[in-house]
Amino acid sequence: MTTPLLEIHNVTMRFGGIVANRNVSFSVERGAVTALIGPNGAGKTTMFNCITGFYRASEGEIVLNGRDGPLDIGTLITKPVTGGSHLVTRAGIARTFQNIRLFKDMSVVENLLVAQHLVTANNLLSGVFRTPSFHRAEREAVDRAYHWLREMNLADDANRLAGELPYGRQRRLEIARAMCTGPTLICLDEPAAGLNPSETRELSEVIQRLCTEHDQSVLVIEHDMALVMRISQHIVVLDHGEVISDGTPEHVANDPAVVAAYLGVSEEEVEA
Ligand SMILES: Nc1ncnc2c1ncn2[C@@H]1O[C@H](COP(=O)(O)OP(=O)(O)OP(=O)(O)O)[C@@H](O)[C@H]1O
Repeated sequence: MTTPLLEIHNVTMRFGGIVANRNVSFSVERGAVTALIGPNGAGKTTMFNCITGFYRASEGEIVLNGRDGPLDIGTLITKPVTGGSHLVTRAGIARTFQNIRLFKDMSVVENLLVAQHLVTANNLLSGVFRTPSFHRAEREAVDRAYHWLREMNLADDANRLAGELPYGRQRRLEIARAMCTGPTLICLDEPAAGLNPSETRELSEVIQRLCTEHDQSVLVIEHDMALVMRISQHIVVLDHGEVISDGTPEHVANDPAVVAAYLGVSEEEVEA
């Protein structure tokens, strides 16, 4: 059996007296879509913020078994002087946000070029002297940008301002931007929020293609259950900060604990 890409071991996250995540453990497999679901306030975004290095978990461990071997996320973000969430991006975890965060006054393709500067190896001197390696890196960045624009059905929008795109396209642009950094794991925070049914259908097709055609590992938080059931191979359910179910979509959909959590009743009432 291969090691999971991401392992979350007994993670607890406290904000003062509030426990947003309690003893959470689950894994994210390679080349598959894992969904993190649960009612409002269940602790999904907090978990995402711990995984992507925005928060340091109060207890427990998050290990990325990526291209550089096992890496502890908590250790990366608290490294003296150089530590921070940018190291998590460099280690291979990219994310999108619940509220779209694009550079709205830049063109679509410029948004993708800016994102790549974080992960390209060029320094100030190679830029000033326009060395061959600088030109090569620039060419590769443009090629990569157009590649992901085509994959996200956005090629015709390359020179439009990002802020002028319809909402569904902005969502796909955010995914393209994250993919341009060459992530090992892409984390999508409520990608279907605010989309109409046809935009949601197109989104679900592009997420599925990330796995089937690019062997990309995806972790997604989403409230749209039809979308979650269609695109996921693995679902983890949180309620009141704790994992209450973990398995295939079929297992989770038939789990009385999950039905009870969504209906706001006890498990016994569901089974009765
Ligand atoms: N920065 C914070 N400070 C204090 N409490 C917080 C903070 N962030 C989250 N919480 C609390 O932690 C709990 C879990 O919140 P979280 O946003 O992770 O849930 P969620 O499952 O993502 O909810 P939603 O589906 O509504 O986005 C909530 O009770 C919330 O009020």
